[in-house]
Amino acid sequence: MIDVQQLRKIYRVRSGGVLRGQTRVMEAVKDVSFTVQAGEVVGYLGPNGAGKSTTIKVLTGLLVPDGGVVTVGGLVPWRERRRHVARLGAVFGQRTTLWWDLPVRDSLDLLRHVYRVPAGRFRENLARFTELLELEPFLGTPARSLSLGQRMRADLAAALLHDPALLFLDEPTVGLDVVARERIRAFVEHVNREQGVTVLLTTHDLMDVQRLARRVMIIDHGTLLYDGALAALQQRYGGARELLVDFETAPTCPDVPGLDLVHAEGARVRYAFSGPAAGPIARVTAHAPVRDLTVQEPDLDTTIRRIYEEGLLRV
Ligand SMILES: Nc1ncnc2c1ncn2[C@@H]1O[C@H](COP(=O)(O)OP(=O)(O)OP(=O)(O)O)[C@@H](O)[C@H]1O
Repeated sequence: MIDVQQLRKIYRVRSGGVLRGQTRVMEAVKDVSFTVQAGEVVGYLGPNGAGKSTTIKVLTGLLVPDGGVVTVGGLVPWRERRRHVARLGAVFGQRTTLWWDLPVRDSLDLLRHVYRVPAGRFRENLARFTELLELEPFLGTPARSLSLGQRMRADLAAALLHDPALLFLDEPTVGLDVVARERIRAFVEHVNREQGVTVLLTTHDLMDVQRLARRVMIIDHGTLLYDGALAALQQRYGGARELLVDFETAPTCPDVPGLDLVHAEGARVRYAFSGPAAGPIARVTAHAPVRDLTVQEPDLDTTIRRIYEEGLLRV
């Protein structure tokens, strides 16, 4: 579906101040290669300024790269832009594709004409999205009066009305409350599973990634640092799993053979371990009477932050 080989994009930036008039070359994407198969959901992660948007702009045909070979569904995005955009949908959390002053229903109808969606197909899709995204209460409301969550739902419908095979999502849940976020995630999961829509998801919200993507790509300073399974990333770069134990009474000796003691305070003790939890749990419960026990997984935020800060993948 997506094939990117040695993508390179530079920006020429005019300097101000003393260096006024001179141009500086900013290499936003250096030598990025990846492929995405049809039906995949891939999380594209990286800190601010890493090169994510630049990559997406090349993939959508908005920018022409300075090097490399890029095809999406067999088309070169910036050369065959018209055919290309007819096959893709894009949602940018920070801005809307809806007409600001038009009721949502009219915006969607205009997009039907732009994308030449047959009337029957449009009706079917609109009915389906209205139900899945609960659009009904605000179909008559202009985009400018929508809440952020409503606007995102309307934008998702707008992006998918023409049955694109590929969906670019850029920060689709930014600024939304937990319920709204969950609704968006469930919808994306649905269109991927039921319609096989391929999704490239750019986000700083790792819950989006955990929920939707099995594969992640991490970019920093224009270079791809990681491309692989999310689970493997966790296993390789995440911290240890932990066992949080509340003993009936504070143990005289909290050390348990085979477990790393992380912290002990009164009856509550935290141990680190790796591998399956069954063995460590058996050892802890044999050590002293236990009132409560939870296994805590290393969280993805910490793993990714360590990768950004320490550049773990570069070594
Ligand atoms: N139009 C432009 N002109 C000059 N430099 C740019 C331009 N657009 C982006 N850049 C620079 O290119 C680099 C990559 O930017 P890009 O927007 O691709 O990052 P990003 O990973 O999407 O970041 P964010 O998470 O903040 O959106 C940054 O250093 C940015 O300042």
